Amino acid sequence: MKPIRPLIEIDDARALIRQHFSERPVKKERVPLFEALGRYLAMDLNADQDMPPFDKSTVDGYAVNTSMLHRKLTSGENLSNGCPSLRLVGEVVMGTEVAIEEVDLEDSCIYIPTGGFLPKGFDAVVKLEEIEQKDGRICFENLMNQSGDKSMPVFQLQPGTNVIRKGEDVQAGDKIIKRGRRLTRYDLGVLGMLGFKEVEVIVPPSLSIATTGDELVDIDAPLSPGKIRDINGTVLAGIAREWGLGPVKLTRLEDTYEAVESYVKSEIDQCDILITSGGSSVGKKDYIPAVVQSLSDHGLLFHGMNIKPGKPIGVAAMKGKPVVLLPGNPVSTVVGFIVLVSELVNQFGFDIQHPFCYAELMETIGAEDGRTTYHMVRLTEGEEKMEAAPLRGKSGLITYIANADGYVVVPLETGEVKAGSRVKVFLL
Ligand SMILES: Nc1nc2c(c(=O)[nH]1)N[C@H]1C(S)=C(S)[C@@H](COP(=O)(O)OP(=O)(O)OC[C@H]3O[C@@H](n4cnc5c(N)ncnc54)[C@H](O)[C@@H]3O)O[C@H]1N2
Ligand code: MOO
Repeated sequence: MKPIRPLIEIDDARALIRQHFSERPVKKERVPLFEALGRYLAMDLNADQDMPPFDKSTVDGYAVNTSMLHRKLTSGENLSNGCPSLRLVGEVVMGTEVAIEEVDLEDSCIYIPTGGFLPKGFDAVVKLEEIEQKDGRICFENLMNQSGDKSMPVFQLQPGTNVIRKGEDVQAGDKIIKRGRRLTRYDLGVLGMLGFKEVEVIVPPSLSIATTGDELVDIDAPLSPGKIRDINGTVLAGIAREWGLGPVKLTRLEDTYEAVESYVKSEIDQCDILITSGGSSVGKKDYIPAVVQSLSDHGLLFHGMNIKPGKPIGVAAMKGKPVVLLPGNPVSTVVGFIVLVSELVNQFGFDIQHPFCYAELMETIGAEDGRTTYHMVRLTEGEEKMEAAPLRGKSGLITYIANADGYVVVPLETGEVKAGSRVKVFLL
């Protein structure tokens, strides 16, 4: 049996995926905004108007014109009632625009509640608790220097104080959310603000995942010698679900050429992406590569990646659809799914994000077997920074990844990452 060769580098594998599956035709659907959480937006969305659509107060208080008030506070004029004051000319009613006509801005202020429409000519709001009312006038003495030195006003009021400006949230024409973005609850707020009661989202690709191996039994089956429980389908379906993909159909296949062939032949018509887990290496009963090689459009685009774990990963196109061969070792299958299936799904217009943080590596780790290595780490909060402790484990041990918070990629070029380095930890 020949070894798996040549082993392709991760960037080349991703490039081949982009080349062969670029711009997959995607189905779109309109969903009510409240059902759009976690869905991927099907088009770029632009704001068609300024939001908020008017200047509004952020406090309960008195709307003023700052330059006029400033003049009062500094000039010492108009102290008939003993303090710098403005005439109260009216009240802003919530949800309406108050038309203030022919107001003498030099000597006017107006009561305004939080959220109220700031009338024309006024540019700031003084909080209720900072004023006093005397003889129908509003006194602003509290804005003065408490030492009593009238020549040195405290007066920190500026145009825009306690005001949200028209267009401060979004401006007409702004690109607010990009196509492919997974909508967060806060995005729903932005979309709601702009009047989108429904949004167009991408229909996620359906995944058929087959696990293979005569040693595999159902999760609820008793274990006889040599048997293990089939967990990979459940784990991969979990990642798919977290990413908002699916539906996912799980099947377990016998380790025979015929079983694999008949499954792949018929299943490719039932799904958008076909994924196998196990039987992808060079063993006597590893039939998947041979079956896919013979049934696919142009043979395997590659089989064998220079990454650890995940060496026997392969990708092919069948009837134009992607077929991904993942290894059987549980951690290898997960790493393959994360690094390659995300790239594939992005060709369907999704923008799958891989969240990360930075941390200090607590022990030196190497690129094992001369392959780019995905090393599982545990994160803890150090005194000044996050600390990443490398875990010991093997790709055949599910607890190696279950006990990890993330992984660090050890690149081939350097061959190792030294203890004390600042590393990027991709969160699991
Ligand atoms: N002579 C060589 N042997 C192997 C090589 C190699 O290059 N030369 N590569 C090794 C690497 S690296 C990996 S990874 C594995 C992957 O092999 P397969 O994809 O053929 O996977 P299997 O042999 O079917 O399974 C491997 C391992 O994982 C267990 N497994 C499989 N499926 C599941 C499942 N659904 N749930 C739980 N556990 C599963 C299976 O029982 C095996 O223990 O090949 C190396 N060999
Ligand atoms: O690549 Mo295998 O996935 O080393 O365990």
